[in-house]
Amino acid sequence: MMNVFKLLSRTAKAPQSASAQNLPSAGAAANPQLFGHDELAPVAAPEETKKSKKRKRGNAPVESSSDLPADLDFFGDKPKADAEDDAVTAAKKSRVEGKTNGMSSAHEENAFSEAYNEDESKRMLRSHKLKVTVLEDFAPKVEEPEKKKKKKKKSKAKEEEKKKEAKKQLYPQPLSFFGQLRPRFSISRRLADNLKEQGYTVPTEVQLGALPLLLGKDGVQEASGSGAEYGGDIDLLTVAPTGSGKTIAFLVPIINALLSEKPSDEQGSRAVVIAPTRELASQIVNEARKLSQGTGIKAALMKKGMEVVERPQAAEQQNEAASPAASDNEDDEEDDDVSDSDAQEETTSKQKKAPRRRAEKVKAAILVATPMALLNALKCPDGTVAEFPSIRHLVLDEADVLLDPLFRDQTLAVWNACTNPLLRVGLWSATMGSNIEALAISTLNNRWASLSSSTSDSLPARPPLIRLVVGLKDSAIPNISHQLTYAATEQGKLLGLRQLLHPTHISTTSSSSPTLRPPFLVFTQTIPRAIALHSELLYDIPPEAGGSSRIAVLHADLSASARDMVMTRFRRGEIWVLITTDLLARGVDFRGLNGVVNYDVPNSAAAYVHRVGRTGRAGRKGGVAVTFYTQEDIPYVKLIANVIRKAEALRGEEGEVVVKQWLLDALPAPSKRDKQQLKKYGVEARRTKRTGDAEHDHDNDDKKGKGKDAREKARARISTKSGYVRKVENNRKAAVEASRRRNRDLGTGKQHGSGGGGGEGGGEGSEFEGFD
Ligand SMILES: Nc1ncnc2c1ncn2[C@@H]1O[C@H](COP(=O)(O)OP(=O)(O)OP(=O)(O)O)[C@@H](O)[C@H]1O
Repeated sequence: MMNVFKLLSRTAKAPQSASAQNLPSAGAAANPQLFGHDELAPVAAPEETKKSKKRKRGNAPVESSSDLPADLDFFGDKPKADAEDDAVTAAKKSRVEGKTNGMSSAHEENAFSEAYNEDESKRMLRSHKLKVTVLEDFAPKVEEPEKKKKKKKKSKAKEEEKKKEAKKQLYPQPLSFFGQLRPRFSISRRLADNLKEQGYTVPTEVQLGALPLLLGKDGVQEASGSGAEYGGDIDLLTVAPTGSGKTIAFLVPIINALLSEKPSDEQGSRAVVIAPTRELASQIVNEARKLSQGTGIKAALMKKGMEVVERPQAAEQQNEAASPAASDNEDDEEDDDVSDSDAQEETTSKQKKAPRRRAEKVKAAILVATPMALLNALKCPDGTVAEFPSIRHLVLDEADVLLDPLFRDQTLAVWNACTNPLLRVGLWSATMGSNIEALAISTLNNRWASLSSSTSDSLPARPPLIRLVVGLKDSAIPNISHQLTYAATEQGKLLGLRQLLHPTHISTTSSSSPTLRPPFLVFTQTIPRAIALHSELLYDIPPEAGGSSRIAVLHADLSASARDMVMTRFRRGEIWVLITTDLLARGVDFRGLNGVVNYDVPNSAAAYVHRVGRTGRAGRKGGVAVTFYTQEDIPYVKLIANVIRKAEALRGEEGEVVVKQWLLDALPAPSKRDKQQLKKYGVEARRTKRTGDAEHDHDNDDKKGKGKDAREKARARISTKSGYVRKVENNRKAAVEASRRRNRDLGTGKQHGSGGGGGEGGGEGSEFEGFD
């Protein structure tokens, strides 16, 4: 077995392999940017850019005279400058370091408001791998004269070519520091301060491109084709890597716009962010609260019983819990924590008995919801969907999954309910099929047609749909190590996972593989398999290291409060190994996550990109992504190998290329049908009756149901032993663990809390010596 592992296991190492000092959990992120490090200083100021023009790709960086760490030494290659330049540069440098005291305001202004010329903008955008295209300009076209039209009847191929050419490229002036936001776009001081307080100085690629596009007309002079002609009045479709800071990129412009609008008291929510899972929605609410602190803008998580529009009374009666207590949490500045949800559930159950009162309409300006939760709140008793005209900003986070068949109807229903003619839409994800682009365009067109037919007033000008792509579309991040491990059988996978849990074994058997250190996530294809794997591994962690409390399972069949509890404990570092389904594959940000294990192969290339993207956030290096595959998975492995290959290409010459051409050639190419089946139902051998649990273990009420038959159980089973033997063993281990814990507590005089295990080196960044 070991030889097979060694022979068929492939590791694609990130430039710097994992070490205790270089782990995603080992402290602050270095540079949050993924690209452009070696070509241009990431935040090179205009005059520096000019001087570095002749520098070629891959040239050795110029020696730095600064005592800043290399990642922050953006001005290290500064040639001798005159006194004025020095002052400006010092201002910029001080800003990067967060020191502005004593700096003259004129210098500060200079440092942040200089314009890049067109060439400089293009170079910077290229080096950071940004591409901005006008996908559809809906402005009315000027009719060409009849004669010319006839002449232009050309071959189909030429027309296609013309179409492509017609897609105009834009070169927005990049944002080099967050400090430029105020001088260039006059954003609210408080918003700028909130960004600074959270330690954000250098924008990531997506922020560097999207913020100037969305924040509108620049204070500095813009070159033609910079997008400034649209004045920020655009719909935007963004494809940018996992963990690249898309949340800030869409929240900052929304908060700023909300602050500049004058709402009436009655207006209610003015921005909606839709996300596929409750976990992601609640994370976005927390981000929005941090960014809008002190601005008067509130953000709320959509919960059962909340009212978002005025609906007929009968509709409210249908609502399960129309409780004022549950109606609005806009004053609650705390995290959406467990106690909050528990309290709410308690209120809800009491409320069922008490006569229902009319729930108050949500007043929070930003509402974050899963599509089903919001649609339920918009549904009327006659089955129609109420209009939500107060919404001016709609964001679909993880847009491709929200517009995938599972969520499509709900998402489109919410989108169409937003009838404000000034609605601006943002679609964001790390992966986006061209079908999603087409669907976005047709939805925008249909919506406009229906708005035109329902009003006699002239509608405002239609904004263009712009597409921003960072890096290679649908690619995994290049800053982590990818491992593709052949485990032959289901039992081989269990053995492989146990080896990962016991790092000492790994260092002797396969020294070339970077070690996977907790905390990490383990993904399975279905909920029953996640539960089965959890019960199998429950006692693998010895009591001295925290025992069974260090390992947990999270899936959509758990109650909301149980899910919140697991999330909180994982974020606190109390849980080290979290077994889950694709419920946590998208959007969820665990800053210090060291790795991801695909215990079951993901259902698509996109699912791989998102799962492994839970580690290596904000440019952090040292993350490890291990994917086990068995004989049954061979037809699909090429999908994943291709994604890893792309990530290697993105990385450039650095690091080892392990998915070699011969491996790609040897792997069979899955047919279109194979891919569709895989995406819908997962690998056959591991399917359960509840179709598509893996890709679709999201918050979609349509799929709930808990029937299991014996065959399903057998498919879910993850063990080398029978259920009975395992139960007996587990009982024995639990008793031993409890007794050891009692003895230890007696010895130290400590009382053991019900949560268990916290604090024993489980915090982010603490040393973990392996479960052995
Ligand atoms: N400019 C920045 N500098 C440093 N850290 C940043 C910056 N912008 C965002 N981050 C951090 O990066 C992490 C990832 O951000 P975010 O969750 O928005 O990523 P994302 O692009 O939405 O990823 P996904 O596609 O997985 O949803 C967060 O912890 C965030 O605080």
